[in-house]
Amino acid sequence: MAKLFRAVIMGPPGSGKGTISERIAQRFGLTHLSSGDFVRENIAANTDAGVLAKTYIERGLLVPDHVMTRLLLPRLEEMTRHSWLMDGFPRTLAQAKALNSTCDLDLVISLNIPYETLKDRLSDRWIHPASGRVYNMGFNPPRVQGRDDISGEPLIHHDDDKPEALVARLRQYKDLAKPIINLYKSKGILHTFSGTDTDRIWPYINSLLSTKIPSTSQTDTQRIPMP
Ligand SMILES: Nc1ncnc2c1ncn2[C@@H]1O[C@H](COP(=O)(O)OP(=O)(O)OP(=O)(O)O)[C@@H](O)[C@H]1O
Ligand SMILES: O=c1ccn([C@@H]2O[C@H](COP(=O)(O)OP(=O)(O)O)[C@@H](O)[C@H]2O)c(=O)[nH]1
Repeated sequence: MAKLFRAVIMGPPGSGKGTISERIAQRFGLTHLSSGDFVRENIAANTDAGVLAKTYIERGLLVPDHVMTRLLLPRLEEMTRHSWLMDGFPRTLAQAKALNSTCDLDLVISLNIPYETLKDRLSDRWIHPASGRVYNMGFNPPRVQGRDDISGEPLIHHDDDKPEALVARLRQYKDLAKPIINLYKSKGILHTFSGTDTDRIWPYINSLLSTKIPSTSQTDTQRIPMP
Protein backbone atom coordinates (compact mmCIF):
# COMPACT_ATOMS: atom_id res chain seq x y z
CA MET A 1 0.00 0.00 0.00
CA ALA A 2 1.25 3.51 -0.84
CA LYS A 3 2.48 5.52 2.11
CA LEU A 4 -0.25 7.52 3.76
CA PHE A 5 0.06 11.28 3.83
CA ARG A 6 -1.11 13.55 6.65
CA ALA A 7 -1.12 17.31 6.36
CA VAL A 8 -2.51 20.37 8.10
CA ILE A 9 -3.38 23.72 6.53
CA MET A 10 -3.26 26.86 8.70
CA GLY A 11 -4.01 30.50 8.07
CA PRO A 12 -6.11 33.42 9.30
CA PRO A 13 -9.82 33.64 8.48
CA GLY A 14 -10.25 34.26 4.75
CA SER A 15 -6.73 33.15 3.86
CA GLY A 16 -8.06 30.51 1.47
CA LYS A 17 -7.71 27.35 3.60
CA GLY A 18 -11.02 25.97 2.40
CA THR A 19 -10.42 26.96 -1.23
CA ILE A 20 -6.92 25.47 -1.33
CA SER A 21 -7.97 22.35 0.59
CA GLU A 22 -10.57 21.66 -2.09
CA ARG A 23 -7.95 21.92 -4.81
CA ILE A 24 -5.54 19.67 -2.94
CA ALA A 25 -8.26 17.09 -2.26
CA GLN A 26 -9.23 17.05 -5.92
CA ARG A 27 -5.72 16.97 -7.36
CA PHE A 28 -4.14 14.52 -4.94
CA GLY A 29 -7.11 12.48 -3.75
CA LEU A 30 -6.65 13.32 -0.07
CA THR A 31 -9.66 13.45 2.21
CA HIS A 32 -10.38 17.06 3.19
CA LEU A 33 -11.24 17.19 6.87
CA SER A 34 -12.77 20.41 8.12
CA SER A 35 -13.04 20.94 11.87
CA GLY A 36 -15.74 23.58 11.32
CA ASP A 37 -17.85 21.22 9.20
CA PHE A 38 -17.40 18.49 11.77
CA VAL A 39 -18.49 20.74 14.62
CA ARG A 40 -21.54 21.84 12.61
CA GLU A 41 -22.43 18.22 11.88
CA ASN A 42 -22.29 17.42 15.58
CA ILE A 43 -24.52 20.40 16.33
CA ALA A 44 -27.02 19.27 13.69
CA ALA A 45 -26.99 15.72 15.08
CA ASN A 46 -27.43 17.00 18.66
CA THR A 47 -24.53 14.96 20.04
CA ASP A 48 -23.39 15.85 23.59
CA ALA A 49 -20.25 17.49 22.23
CA GLY A 50 -22.30 19.30 19.56
CA VAL A 51 -24.72 20.75 22.13
CA LEU A 52 -21.75 21.95 24.18
CA ALA A 53 -19.88 23.32 21.14
CA LYS A 54 -22.94 25.32 20.08
CA THR A 55 -22.92 27.35 23.30
CA TYR A 56 -19.42 28.60 22.44
CA ILE A 57 -19.92 29.17 18.72
CA GLU A 58 -23.05 31.22 19.40
CA ARG A 59 -20.93 33.55 21.51
CA GLY A 60 -18.24 33.79 18.81
CA LEU A 61 -15.79 31.77 20.91
CA LEU A 62 -13.53 28.88 20.07
CA VAL A 63 -14.74 25.54 21.30
CA PRO A 64 -12.60 24.47 24.32
CA ASP A 65 -9.63 22.22 23.58
CA HIS A 66 -10.92 19.22 25.49
CA VAL A 67 -14.19 19.26 23.51
CA MET A 68 -12.39 19.59 20.16
CA THR A 69 -9.88 16.86 20.89
CA ARG A 70 -12.60 14.56 22.18
CA LEU A 71 -14.51 15.16 18.94
CA LEU A 72 -11.67 14.92 16.46
CA LEU A 73 -8.96 12.59 17.67
CA PRO A 74 -11.02 9.38 17.82
CA ARG A 75 -12.13 10.09 14.25
CA LEU A 76 -8.57 10.57 13.09
CA GLU A 77 -7.60 7.30 14.73
CA GLU A 78 -10.28 5.64 12.58
CA MET A 79 -8.74 7.10 9.42
CA THR A 80 -5.83 4.67 9.50
CA ARG A 81 -6.18 3.83 5.81
CA HIS A 82 -6.72 7.34 4.47
CA SER A 83 -4.45 10.17 3.51
CA TRP A 84 -5.93 13.41 4.77
CA LEU A 85 -5.60 17.17 4.92
CA MET A 86 -6.94 18.86 8.04
CA ASP A 87 -8.33 22.39 7.86
CA GLY A 88 -9.21 24.27 11.08
CA PHE A 89 -7.38 22.06 13.58
CA PRO A 90 -5.11 22.50 15.48
CA ARG A 91 -6.05 26.04 16.47
CA THR A 92 -4.18 26.07 19.80
CA LEU A 93 -0.87 24.71 21.05
CA ALA A 94 -2.73 22.26 23.29
CA GLN A 95 -4.57 20.91 20.24
CA ALA A 96 -1.29 20.66 18.31
CA LYS A 97 0.27 18.66 21.13
CA ALA A 98 -2.74 16.36 21.31
CA LEU A 99 -2.57 15.83 17.55
CA ASN A 100 1.12 15.11 17.85
CA SER A 101 0.48 12.26 20.21
CA THR A 102 -2.05 10.73 17.80
CA CYS A 103 -0.20 10.87 14.50
CA ASP A 104 2.94 11.98 12.71
CA LEU A 105 2.24 14.84 10.32
CA ASP A 106 4.14 14.88 7.03
CA LEU A 107 3.59 18.51 6.17
CA VAL A 108 2.04 21.76 7.36
CA ILE A 109 0.97 24.54 4.98
CA SER A 110 0.77 28.01 6.51
CA LEU A 111 -0.88 30.82 4.53
CA ASN A 112 0.36 34.35 5.02
CA ILE A 113 -2.07 36.80 3.43
CA PRO A 114 -2.20 40.62 3.80
CA TYR A 115 -4.92 42.10 6.01
CA GLU A 116 -6.50 44.16 3.20
CA THR A 117 -6.96 41.03 1.12
CA LEU A 118 -8.57 39.15 4.01
CA LYS A 119 -10.92 42.06 4.66
CA ASP A 120 -11.99 42.29 0.99
CA ARG A 121 -12.52 38.56 0.65
CA LEU A 122 -14.52 38.08 3.83
CA SER A 123 -16.77 41.07 3.29
CA ASP A 124 -17.87 39.25 0.16
CA ARG A 125 -17.85 35.62 1.39
CA TRP A 126 -21.11 33.73 1.02
CA ILE A 127 -21.57 30.28 2.51
CA HIS A 128 -23.93 27.39 1.94
CA PRO A 129 -24.29 26.32 5.58
CA ALA A 130 -25.37 22.73 4.96
CA SER A 131 -22.36 21.78 2.81
CA GLY A 132 -19.74 24.38 3.76
CA ARG A 133 -19.42 25.42 0.08
CA VAL A 134 -17.96 28.91 -0.11
CA TYR A 135 -18.41 31.62 -2.73
CA ASN A 136 -17.05 35.08 -3.35
CA MET A 137 -18.83 37.48 -5.66
CA GLY A 138 -15.61 38.34 -7.52
CA PHE A 139 -13.48 35.18 -7.26
CA ASN A 140 -15.96 32.31 -7.57
CA PRO A 141 -19.53 33.62 -7.75
CA PRO A 142 -22.50 31.25 -7.58
CA ARG A 143 -24.24 30.62 -10.90
CA VAL A 144 -27.44 32.17 -9.53
CA GLN A 145 -26.92 35.11 -7.20
CA GLY A 146 -27.54 34.21 -3.54
CA ARG A 147 -28.09 30.49 -4.27
CA ASP A 148 -25.88 27.40 -3.82
CA ASP A 149 -24.86 25.89 -7.20
CA ILE A 150 -25.74 22.32 -6.27
CA SER A 151 -28.73 22.48 -3.93
CA GLY A 152 -30.17 25.85 -5.03
CA GLU A 153 -30.56 26.71 -1.32
CA PRO A 154 -29.94 30.26 -0.05
CA LEU A 155 -26.40 31.41 0.81
CA ILE A 156 -25.66 33.24 4.04
CA HIS A 157 -23.12 35.84 5.14
CA HIS A 158 -21.54 35.39 8.60
CA ASP A 159 -21.65 38.40 10.93
CA ASP A 160 -18.10 37.66 12.07
CA ASP A 161 -16.89 38.02 8.45
CA LYS A 162 -17.70 41.75 8.68
CA PRO A 163 -14.65 44.05 8.84
CA GLU A 164 -15.57 45.15 12.42
CA ALA A 165 -15.11 41.60 13.69
CA LEU A 166 -12.08 40.77 11.58
CA VAL A 167 -9.43 42.68 13.52
CA ALA A 168 -10.20 40.79 16.73
CA ARG A 169 -10.34 37.43 14.92
CA LEU A 170 -7.03 38.16 13.27
CA ARG A 171 -5.37 39.11 16.54
CA GLN A 172 -6.63 35.94 18.13
CA TYR A 173 -5.34 33.88 15.19
CA LYS A 174 -1.89 35.47 15.38
CA ASP A 175 -1.56 34.93 19.12
CA LEU A 176 -2.71 31.34 19.01
CA ALA A 177 -0.97 30.32 15.79
CA LYS A 178 2.50 31.63 16.69
CA PRO A 179 3.53 28.80 19.04
CA ILE A 180 1.96 26.20 16.73
CA ILE A 181 3.92 27.54 13.78
CA ASN A 182 7.10 27.51 15.85
CA LEU A 183 6.45 23.92 16.84
CA TYR A 184 6.03 22.81 13.21
CA LYS A 185 9.02 24.89 12.15
CA SER A 186 11.18 23.12 14.71
CA LYS A 187 9.98 19.78 13.35
CA GLY A 188 11.03 20.86 9.83
CA ILE A 189 7.58 20.29 8.30
CA LEU A 190 6.35 23.89 7.95
CA HIS A 191 5.90 25.44 4.48
CA THR A 192 4.71 29.06 4.35
CA PHE A 193 3.09 30.63 1.28
CA SER A 194 2.52 34.37 0.96
CA GLY A 195 0.52 36.40 -1.52
CA THR A 196 -2.75 38.06 -2.35
CA ASP A 197 -4.11 35.58 -4.85
CA THR A 198 -4.78 31.87 -4.41
CA ASP A 199 -4.36 31.28 -8.14
CA ARG A 200 -0.77 32.50 -7.88
CA ILE A 201 0.02 30.59 -4.68
CA TRP A 202 -1.51 27.37 -5.95
CA PRO A 203 1.25 26.39 -8.45
CA TYR A 204 3.82 26.46 -5.63
CA ILE A 205 1.67 24.31 -3.36
CA ASN A 206 0.94 21.99 -6.25
CA SER A 207 4.59 21.47 -7.08
CA LEU A 208 5.56 20.98 -3.43
CA LEU A 209 2.88 18.33 -2.96
CA SER A 210 3.76 16.69 -6.30
CA THR A 211 7.18 15.90 -4.86
CA LYS A 212 5.57 14.32 -1.78
CA ILE A 213 2.47 12.50 -3.02
CA PRO A 214 1.41 10.96 -6.33
CA SER A 215 -1.45 12.76 -8.07
CA THR A 216 -4.67 10.92 -8.88
CA SER A 217 -7.15 11.34 -11.69
CA GLN A 218 -9.86 11.83 -9.08
CA THR A 219 -12.01 14.80 -10.03
CA ASP A 220 -15.11 14.46 -7.92
CA THR A 221 -13.75 14.77 -4.39
CA GLN A 222 -15.98 17.01 -2.32
CA ARG A 223 -15.44 18.86 0.91
CA ILE A 224 -15.79 15.88 3.19
CA PRO A 225 -16.73 16.40 6.81
CA MET A 226 -15.23 13.93 9.25
CA PRO A 227 -16.62 10.41 8.71
N1 LIG B 1 -9.83 23.65 16.17
C1 LIG B 1 -10.85 24.35 16.72
N2 LIG B 1 -10.75 24.76 18.02
C2 LIG B 1 -11.75 25.46 18.61
N3 LIG B 1 -12.88 25.78 17.98
C3 LIG B 1 -13.02 25.39 16.68
C4 LIG B 1 -12.01 24.66 15.99
N4 LIG B 1 -12.44 24.43 14.73
C5 LIG B 1 -13.65 25.00 14.63
N5 LIG B 1 -14.01 25.57 15.80
C6 LIG B 1 -15.26 26.29 16.09
O1 LIG B 1 -16.16 26.16 15.01
C7 LIG B 1 -16.42 27.45 14.40
C8 LIG B 1 -16.52 27.29 12.90
O2 LIG B 1 -15.26 26.90 12.40
P1 LIG B 1 -14.82 27.20 10.90
O3 LIG B 1 -13.39 26.80 10.79
O4 LIG B 1 -15.78 26.62 9.94
O5 LIG B 1 -15.10 28.74 10.72
P2 LIG B 1 -14.35 30.06 11.06
O6 LIG B 1 -13.89 30.14 12.47
O7 LIG B 1 -15.32 31.09 10.60
O8 LIG B 1 -13.03 29.99 10.19
P3 LIG B 1 -12.57 30.67 8.85
O9 LIG B 1 -13.15 32.04 8.83
O10 LIG B 1 -11.08 30.62 8.99
O11 LIG B 1 -13.06 29.84 7.71
C9 LIG B 1 -15.27 28.33 14.87
O12 LIG B 1 -15.58 29.70 14.83
C10 LIG B 1 -15.00 27.79 16.27
O13 LIG B 1 -15.93 28.32 17.19
O1 LIG C 1 -7.74 33.90 -4.09
C1 LIG C 1 -8.82 33.86 -3.48
C2 LIG C 1 -9.14 32.82 -2.55
C3 LIG C 1 -10.36 32.85 -1.89
N1 LIG C 1 -11.25 33.84 -2.15
C4 LIG C 1 -12.52 33.93 -1.43
O2 LIG C 1 -12.19 34.38 -0.14
C5 LIG C 1 -13.05 33.85 0.83
C6 LIG C 1 -12.26 33.11 1.90
O3 LIG C 1 -11.72 31.90 1.36
P1 LIG C 1 -11.82 30.54 2.19
O4 LIG C 1 -13.20 30.40 2.75
O5 LIG C 1 -11.26 29.46 1.32
O6 LIG C 1 -10.78 30.87 3.39
P2 LIG C 1 -10.63 30.23 4.84
O7 LIG C 1 -11.42 31.10 5.78
O8 LIG C 1 -11.10 28.80 4.75
O9 LIG C 1 -9.14 30.34 5.12
C7 LIG C 1 -14.05 32.97 0.07
O10 LIG C 1 -15.23 33.74 -0.16
C8 LIG C 1 -13.32 32.65 -1.23
O11 LIG C 1 -14.23 32.41 -2.28
C9 LIG C 1 -10.94 34.86 -3.03
O12 LIG C 1 -11.73 35.77 -3.23
N2 LIG C 1 -9.74 34.83 -3.67
